[in-house]
Order: sequence, then C-alpha cells, then structure tokens
Amino acid sequence: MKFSEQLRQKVDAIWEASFEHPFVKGVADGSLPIECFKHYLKQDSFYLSKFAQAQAIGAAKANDFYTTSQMAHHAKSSYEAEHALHEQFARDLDLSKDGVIHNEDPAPTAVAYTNHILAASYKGSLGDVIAALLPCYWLYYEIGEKYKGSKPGHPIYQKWIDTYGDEWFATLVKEQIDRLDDLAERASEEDRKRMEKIFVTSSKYEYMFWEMSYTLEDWPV
Ligand SMILES: Cc1ncc(C[n+]2csc(CCO)c2C)c(N)n1
Repeated sequence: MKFSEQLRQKVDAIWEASFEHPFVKGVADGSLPIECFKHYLKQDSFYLSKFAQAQAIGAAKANDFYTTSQMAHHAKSSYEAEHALHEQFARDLDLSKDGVIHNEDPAPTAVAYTNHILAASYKGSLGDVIAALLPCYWLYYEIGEKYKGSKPGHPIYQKWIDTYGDEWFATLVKEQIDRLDDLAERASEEDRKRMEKIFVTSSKYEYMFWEMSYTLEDWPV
C-alpha cells in the first residue's frame, strides 16, 4: 500500500468529522450564517499567507531544480488562485474596499495551525513540508467531490463548492500526493513516522479551523 493510502486510512475518522461539520454542511446547503463565513475568510487570508511561506520553504528544501521551481510556482499560485477567490468574496461581503483582507489579529486556532505548519517546514525536510500541507489540498478536494452538485442557493457558497470540485484542483492534489509517495519511498522508517504525525496533526487542525469559524472563535482576553 502506498504511503499516501496509509495516511488516508489513518485520518479517516478525522476527515469524516470535517465532512459532517456544520460549517461544511452549512456551506453546501446554504444554511451557514454569513458571519461564520466572513470569520472564516478573515482567518483564511492569514492562513494562506503562511501556507505560501511554507511552500516557499519547500522550494528551498527541494534537492532538484524541477521541484524547487514547482514549489515556488505553487507558492505564487496560492497567492493568485486562493487570493483571487477571497478577493471577490471580500468585495461582495464588504470585508474590504480594495479586495485585500488584512488580519492583524488572527484567532487562536489560525495561529496554532500555521505555527504547526511553519515549525514542521522550517525544522524538517521537503517530505515534512508536504506532509504538513497535503491535508489542506486533499481534504478540500474530497469536500469538493463530496458536495459537488449541491445547490446552496447562495452565489458565494456556490463558488466555494465549485472551486474545489473542479478538475484543475484534482491535478494539483495528485501532484502533491505523488510527491509525498516518492519522498516516502526514499525515507527511513523514522522519517515516515514523523511525516505521518505531521499529516495527522494538520488534519486535526483542519477540523478545528471549521470549528473556529463556526463558533467565531476569538482570544478570551
Ligand atoms: C484552512 C484551509 N485549509 C485548506 C485550504 C485550501 N487551500 C489552501 S492553499 C491551497 C492550494 C492552492 O490553492 C488550498 C487548496 C484553505 N483555503 N484553508
């Protein structure tokens, strides 16, 4: 069994909890209060800026020219693709005038999740970087597949669902899965165990990110 298949089995219950989370179901059926989606967008713009930093660290940690260029390219695409999506939402929801969401005080879960990704990335190998980032791609892909065809009756929620159910996204996810399998094949058992732990932790934080958005989580003091 491929390393990625082992990982997918390991996180099955955690990902199922994400699929069933009221935030995700609420986007798909249109019942999510818009305040929760706005909170998500604010936290996510902070998250994406750190996500792109981790991809750039991955570019620097790669041992071949091609992978360096791919990871750097993906860092730029995260900015362009995800930011473009958010920009439209930000204007439609009146979150910003210029389409750029500034979040100088991210919520505890957004801080914790990005700290986890950046710590794994700075400290580890390219395999650790991919293990930290892969649940972000892969989970959203599965959500897109699962809720493809839903009709939330809300243009913003519809666009969100359509984005992750799209074919271009499937290609992007597959590239990262293949990269992780390739790196895992050449890694030691100890390295694979560490990558697994990082992957599981990111999966837990993905769940917590929905919860943070749904409960409008903020600092207690
Ligand atoms: C908390 C959180 N997790 C995952 C994603 C999805 N995502 C972030 S960057 C990226 C790759 C480039 O599009 C993808 C799929 C998100 N937006 N927010």
